[in-house]
Amino acid sequence: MSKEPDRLFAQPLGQVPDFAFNEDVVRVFPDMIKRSVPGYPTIVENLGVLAAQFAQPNTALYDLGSSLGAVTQALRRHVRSEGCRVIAIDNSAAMVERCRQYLNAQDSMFQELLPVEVIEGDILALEFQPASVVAMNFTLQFIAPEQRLELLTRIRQALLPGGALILSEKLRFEDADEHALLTDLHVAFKRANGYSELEIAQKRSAIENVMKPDSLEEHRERLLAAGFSKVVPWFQCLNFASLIALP
Ligand SMILES: C[S@@+](CC[C@H](N)C(=O)[O-])C[C@H]1O[C@@H](n2cnc3c(N)ncnc32)[C@H](O)[C@@H]1O
Ligand SMILES: O=C(O)C(=O)C[C@]1(C(=O)O)C=C[C@@H](O)C=C1
Repeated sequence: MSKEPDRLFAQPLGQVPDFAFNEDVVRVFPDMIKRSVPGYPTIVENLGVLAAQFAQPNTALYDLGSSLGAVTQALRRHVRSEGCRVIAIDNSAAMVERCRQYLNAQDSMFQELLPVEVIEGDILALEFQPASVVAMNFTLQFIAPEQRLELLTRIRQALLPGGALILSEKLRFEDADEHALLTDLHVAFKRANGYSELEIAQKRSAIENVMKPDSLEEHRERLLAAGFSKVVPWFQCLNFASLIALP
């Protein structure tokens, strides 16, 4: 994995451009996401452990918005069911290119890993195959809010009985005091990870138009509306959470 530190927002940018998953972000992404998302390494590793409980033989396991394939690698480390294959998809060409390199490196280090296909494409246009596990790790928040229900409905229809959607997201909170407290604590987390006030402020402006977090209540209601029968939060650290949604 690239060890390049994230300094993308360290210098004053004047007009801060909207955040995009371009080559600059790809170069620093492992560092950026670890220093920005509290609990990220725990979520990724345990997502593999959870997925192993839901994976069923001869089915697809999806990693939607796979970036550099951290979740795909965890699925390949943990899932032991016969005949499963991982399908990783991302619409950033720069992410997909680097993801393929990382997965080739994983293949050269370990034997008997699940086969994987990395697709450069839009998850909104994906024809889903029958799946036992669908992972969406911090991806739904980048989908336009009005398209989220339809996407989740299509995922629900692709999920086999006994399978699961594992959905991780940044949360907003309906109670204003709770929202302010957890937002401040997230800023403290970033500061403790070496980000300056300028970096924190410029990143906030870069993402505010492109990333629209929902509350836990909105997620639960939308997942139930999409046809899921049960929604179980399994992890929360500050304003970042991960949910299991059962078909
Ligand atoms: C925060 S990153 C995901 C991190 C990654 N899942 C992980 O755990 O390391 C969000 C990713 O979703 C991708 N993405 C956003 N919208 C997408 C879409 N409509 N179709 C496919 N990928 C999308 C972005 O290119 C980006 O790589
Ligand atoms: O809230 C933030 O400041 C974030 O940086 C969050 C977040 C995310 O949740 O995906 C946003 C963009 C980057 O991909 C890494 C982290």
